Amino acid sequence: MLKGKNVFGSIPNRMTKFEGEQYFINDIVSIKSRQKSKMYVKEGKRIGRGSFGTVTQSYLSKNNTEWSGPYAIKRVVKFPKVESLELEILQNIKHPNLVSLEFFFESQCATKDGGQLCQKNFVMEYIPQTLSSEIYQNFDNGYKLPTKHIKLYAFQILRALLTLHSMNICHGDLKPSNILIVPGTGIAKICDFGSAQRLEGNEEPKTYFCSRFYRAPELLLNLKNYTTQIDIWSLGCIIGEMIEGQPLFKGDNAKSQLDEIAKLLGRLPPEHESSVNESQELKGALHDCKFKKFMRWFPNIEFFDVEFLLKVLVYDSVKRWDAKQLMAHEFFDALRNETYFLPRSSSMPVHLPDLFSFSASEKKTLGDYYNLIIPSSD
Ligand SMILES: Nc1ncnc2c1ncn2[C@@H]1O[C@H](COP(=O)(O)OP(=O)(O)OP(=O)(O)O)[C@@H](O)[C@H]1O
Repeated sequence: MLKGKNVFGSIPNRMTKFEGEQYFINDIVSIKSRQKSKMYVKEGKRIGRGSFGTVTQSYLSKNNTEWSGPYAIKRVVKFPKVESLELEILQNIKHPNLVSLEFFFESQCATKDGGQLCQKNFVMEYIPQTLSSEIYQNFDNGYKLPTKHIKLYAFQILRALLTLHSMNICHGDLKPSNILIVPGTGIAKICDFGSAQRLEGNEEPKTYFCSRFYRAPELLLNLKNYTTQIDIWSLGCIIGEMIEGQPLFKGDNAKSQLDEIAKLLGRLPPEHESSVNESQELKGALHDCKFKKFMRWFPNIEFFDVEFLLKVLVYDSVKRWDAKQLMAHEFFDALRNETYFLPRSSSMPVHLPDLFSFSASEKKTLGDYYNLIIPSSD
């Protein structure tokens, strides 16, 4: 087992003390070289404290004089005999829209009752902004998030989901604070795979996870046969939040969360929907009715944008569009047809990030959708 030791000898109690700590790690694994080495770690300010761990801005050094970083170190408790999907994802999936892991180490800390706790430490690239701060800094200053930014971030989240979902992995906790934004570039990366699940095999699906405002109806109803489409619902809520500057559905508990959703989507179960299959006319009328409701709810967005949201915020997870279908939607034509965007608090337009240079495995997953998603060459 790898052991984290304080430079001054004793093992720090990291459950209570974080700020400004420096210590030495005997075995830190570089993800790039897969080699172990010795390093000093200097932990600075705490940038996140979630339900499962803490994240601190940190620096690394081989010699205690030259420091590299900043990095973000996420520390979580390591449970014996539990395989970490979070580590597996961070170690093995390299993707432009997933936060990248640079190093990994294990450490121990003393508990209050004199015992020892084993911890996993993920040393990730540090990205100073989140989609949450991006949304609220705009709205707090009286600005809306520009439509192009909304599309830019939504497309990249979908691109990351395309890869995770092709492996039958759901992220399970998509929300604005788990989307990191590289300042000045428009690049968005998903972080926090602590709630991720591989939805296959005989594993019992988790029943309580995902922050309430972003929980899909099937999770609020405690259904166990949910799919990776729960992340698409969360994305719909995130897009709504980017448009409105506040969470789209704000319930206090599962029931009131469903009530909030019903204000936009109508009551669940939609008894009329079963009869809709028999009548195209009725189906059309229902669509018009929903369309009008969405138009009233989001008065400042365009026709195609409403059409897009109607494909995402769907009760029935089978009818909810998947990542590749959504990436091909007209909603993203603005990204296919344009080259520049204006980052927040900048007066100079910059190139949009490279959104369409798909890897071989992404192309394979996209299949026929590939040609619909990439910008046309004429
Ligand atoms: N690489 C990073 N760079 C900068 N900030 C980060 C990074 N990774 C995580 N954070 C910030 O720290 C917060 C907490 O991290 P993370 O979500 O992984 O921990 P968690 O314990 O699962 O939190 P939660 O319960 O809130 O989901 C994130 O929401 C994000 O704002």
